[in-house]
Amino acid sequence: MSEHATLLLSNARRSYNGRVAVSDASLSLSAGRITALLGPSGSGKSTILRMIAGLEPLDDGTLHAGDALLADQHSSVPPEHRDIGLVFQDYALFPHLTVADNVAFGLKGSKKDRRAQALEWLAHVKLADRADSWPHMLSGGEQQRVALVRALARKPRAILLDEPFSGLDRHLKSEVRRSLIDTLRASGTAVLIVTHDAEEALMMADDLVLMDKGVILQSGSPQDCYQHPSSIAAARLLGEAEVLKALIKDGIATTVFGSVPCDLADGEGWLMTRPESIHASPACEGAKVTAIAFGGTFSELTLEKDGQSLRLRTPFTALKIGDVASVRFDEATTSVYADVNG
Ligand SMILES: Nc1ncnc2c1ncn2[C@@H]1O[C@H](COP(=O)(O)OP(=O)(O)OP(=O)(O)O)[C@@H](O)[C@H]1O
Repeated sequence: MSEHATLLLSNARRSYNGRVAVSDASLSLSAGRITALLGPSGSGKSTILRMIAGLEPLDDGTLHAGDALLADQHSSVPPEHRDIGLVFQDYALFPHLTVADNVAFGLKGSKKDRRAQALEWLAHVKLADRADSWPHMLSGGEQQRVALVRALARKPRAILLDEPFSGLDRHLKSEVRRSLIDTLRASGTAVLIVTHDAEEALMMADDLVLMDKGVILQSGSPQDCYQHPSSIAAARLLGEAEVLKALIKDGIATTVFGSVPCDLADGEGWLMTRPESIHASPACEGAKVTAIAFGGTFSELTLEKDGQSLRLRTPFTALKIGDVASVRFDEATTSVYADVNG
């Protein structure tokens, strides 16, 4: 946990009608850093965001902004006094106000000052020329940018974004994402982005928080979480995982396809690797290539041996269906676990 956290959520719990939605969750947000909270639908992401925003009470745990207590099970600072900006999935611009008035809404100063500030913020996201348009005249991506600068213009201590790109098509998504991330970074505020899209989380985050079934599974840098997931469940949240039964002896985990070093005690275990971390080359004995699918930038090969199968992805392969191949795992991106559910 960062000592310099702008916001610190500690051991938070929230239940609905006796069902736990979030259990013992801790996370910190720091100024100038983007934290992505990644988890499947129903894992409790929005509940955490709502607790931080003040839209949901804490049944247990605490939320601090620096030394100030914002919420615990007995007290709660109202959302409007938390100095936290919120951007929801549906942008929620005021339909009866122009783009500039949406951004100027709630800012301090004379009418002229507020308009000048709004225009400056709109220029950051290349929308100054749309200042006098109505929200319905903008595309989804443009509305998203207005919603973001409307929240940023108040200079909040933190900004929370719930699935900010979910309403955008694929092409628009990467463009809007890039400009939004640039704007967020330039603002220097603490940012929490909730998403169920692993690629999005990996690409945007300075700090990644992985969540499933109401529990935070792992927090760390995107690289660390991807390369060294704390469990097979954490690994699966971040992308495709190949999981093989292994026998561990003297620091080596051996599967039917190959082995890697590990630091677990002798016994049964599970090897987890990524399809792109598996390499196959022609050999006299080994696994048989049973299928090859063309995926554009890669080919996906299915290998079988002793009744077990393995999928790998490679940009190029000389192997054909029916060939025999030896298999090697990238050790840096392969992990071994004692428990498949751990
Ligand atoms: N107001 C509520 N009343 C009852 N149950 C709720 C309420 N809000 C959330 N839940 C339940 O709490 C759990 C976590 O929900 P939450 O919305 O936090 O998940 P999520 O990860 O944000 O999901 P999604 O990605 O689908 O938005 C779910 O089982 C959900 O049904």
